Amino acid sequence: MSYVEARGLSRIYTAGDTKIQALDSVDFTIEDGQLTIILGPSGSGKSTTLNILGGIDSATSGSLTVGGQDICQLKEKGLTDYRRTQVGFVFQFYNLIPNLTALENVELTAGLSNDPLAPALLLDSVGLADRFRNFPSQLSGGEQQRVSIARALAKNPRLLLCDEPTGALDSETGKKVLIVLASMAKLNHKAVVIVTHNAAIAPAADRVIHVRDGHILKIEDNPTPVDMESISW
Ligand SMILES: Nc1ncnc2c1ncn2[C@@H]1O[C@H](COP(=O)(O)OP(=O)(O)OP(=O)(O)O)[C@@H](O)[C@H]1O
Repeated sequence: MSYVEARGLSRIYTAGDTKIQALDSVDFTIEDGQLTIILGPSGSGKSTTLNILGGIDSATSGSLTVGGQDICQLKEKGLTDYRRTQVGFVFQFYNLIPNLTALENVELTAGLSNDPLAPALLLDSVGLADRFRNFPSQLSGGEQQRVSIARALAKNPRLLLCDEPTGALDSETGKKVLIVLASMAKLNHKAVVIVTHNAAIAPAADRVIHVRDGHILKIEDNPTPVDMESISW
């Protein structure tokens, strides 16, 4: 069984008399220890998929099992526990707390878990061993994003969900962030999911889910992903 299994997943938004079918009965799976990219143009349903995976939005119909548990059946408390213990989020604009240092930002999340990863080791593993005591304003965009990855991983989630994590970064800086994310899948055996409209990074993923207008166009498995170093955009 795959770590994540979505079956017939749909999301309809209602705005007045208008119904918007953001996701139309999609089926996909996501594996532990892999980098999965959900790729599609603006409005294709990428963020909707990520938000449902993260338990911050609910499907209108269908099922979504994560680690064997159907999260579509969870009530509010179950969803809160799910978000707190099983999911880490990385956003386009880092969302670090400005008056806490890099280390304190990561420690804050570690404090939410019964089984946290060591904040200092995580900052070390994203290449920021010498920046523990810096505040976000003293770090570059790429460095802040690496702090936000360490922060997302501190509570030791199995699923790491990243919404356009390189959207605010130049190609070289973005690449460093992607290298960290790909290594977290492999070394820490996380299921890392990136949603993006940037097709250039797709060859470095283990699986690419192509979405458009709420549908899945195709799912590609890539047994030999290219080295992230060789990619540019
Ligand atoms: N809360 C909402 N209410 C109404 N419509 C919504 C809502 N959220 C998303 N939609 C619509 O659902 C569709 C899919 O949106 P979604 O944000 O998932 O796309 P996306 O692929 O992430 O786009 P982008 O790359 O621009 O972020 C769009 O037509 C969008 O306008």
